[in-house]
Amino acid sequence: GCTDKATPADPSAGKVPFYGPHQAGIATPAQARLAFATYDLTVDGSVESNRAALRTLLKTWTEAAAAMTDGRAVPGDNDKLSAPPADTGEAYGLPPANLTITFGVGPSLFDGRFGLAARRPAALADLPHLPPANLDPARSDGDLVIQACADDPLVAFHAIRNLARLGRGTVVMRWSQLGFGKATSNGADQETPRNLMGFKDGTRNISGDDTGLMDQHVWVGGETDQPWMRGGSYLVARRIQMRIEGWDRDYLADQQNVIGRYKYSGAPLTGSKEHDEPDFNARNASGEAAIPMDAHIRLAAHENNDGVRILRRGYSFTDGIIPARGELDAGLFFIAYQKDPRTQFVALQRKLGQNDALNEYIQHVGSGLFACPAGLAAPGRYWADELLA
Ligand SMILES: C=CC1=C(C)c2cc3[nH]c(cc4nc(cc5[nH]c(cc1n2)c(C)c5CCC(=O)O)C(CCC(=O)O)=C4C)c(C)c3C=C
Ligand SMILES: [Fe+2]
Repeated sequence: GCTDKATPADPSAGKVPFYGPHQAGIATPAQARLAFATYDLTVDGSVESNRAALRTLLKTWTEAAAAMTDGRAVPGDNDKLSAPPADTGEAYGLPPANLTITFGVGPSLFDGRFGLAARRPAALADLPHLPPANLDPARSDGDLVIQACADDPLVAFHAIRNLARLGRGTVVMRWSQLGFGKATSNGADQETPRNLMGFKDGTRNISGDDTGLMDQHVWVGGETDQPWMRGGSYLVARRIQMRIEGWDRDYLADQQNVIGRYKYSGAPLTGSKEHDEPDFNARNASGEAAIPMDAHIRLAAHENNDGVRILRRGYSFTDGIIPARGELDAGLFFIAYQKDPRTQFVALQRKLGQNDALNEYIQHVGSGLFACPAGLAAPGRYWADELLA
């Protein structure tokens, strides 16, 4: 019989359009799961042949990404008995689960191999050393990046795996990261999720549907020295391990002072509700700053950074244990989008690296910077076609 209650929409049935002015997966409300991978080109011919191979690869990748985000199989021979199927098959029959596949290029693509040096944006400068980081080259950098997000982990993984497979002979996967439990909300409609420290994360993030803030802080505009980046954005990824065991032994009051917010409500230490504005001038009864001077939110807030803001879109991760310490290898796979990483992520992280109370409990162990071009208007256009034109 009928029920009088509306059935909530199945999130896995959702589809996010692949074509549009901006790439999907940036302003898109964060899906539940992440599969992130970087790839290195293996071609070693002449500049012309390398460039042709890259162009062919990106044409194939774009067609595959358009199909997968639409819930279709990777195009090609899927029924021929005498050939391996074009699609690996594990997502066959599954709905697209809001899959987005976001593409970018790393600074290393602009070395001599493809003749692209003159097309490198100034904003795509290698990230400087930002102490106290301890970066593992095996979890850093890459010529190309794919951020696949979906509400089903199999659908997200299927995307990065199939792109690697399609590129065999031209690219190899350099490193990858799976993420779960979206650690940072970026949509006004979303309930703020919690990171592995148990705190709500994303309360004062830029909301993807706030077009004013997106244009001001996230989408590259006419200021760029490279027209192919207009409408795009720069992705910074940091694999940040949490010293979970130490954190879990820390008193609640100290945990709250480290962040500058109450753990359960998410309210700032100067308020009572999650979305109350923090008051960085307020003092407590003993005359000390109510939000401590080294609290994470004080150091990161735009009010204290000349208005600088970023769009955060990170995920929690856990990858077994760190053998040397027997502790969990878990934390935040931090992803941020911005107009210019030099004045946004780098400026913020320099300051956090010096004073953030959180530093006692975290360590940056992987890193990547990528230029994600604008969205593709319609079929027939390919990733980085303007860059390679
Ligand atoms: C360089 C940028 C940032 C890094 C790296 C970073 C790491 C990091 N953050 C948390 C937890 C929280 N961060 C929160 C707010 C917040 N963080 C940044 C930037 C970086 N964080 C900004 C710009 C802000 C917003 C500050 C503000 O305007 O108030 C919060 C509070 C809730 C929120 O607003 O999102 C938490 C909690 C962890 C655990 C972490 C590294 C592992
Ligand atoms: Fe933060």
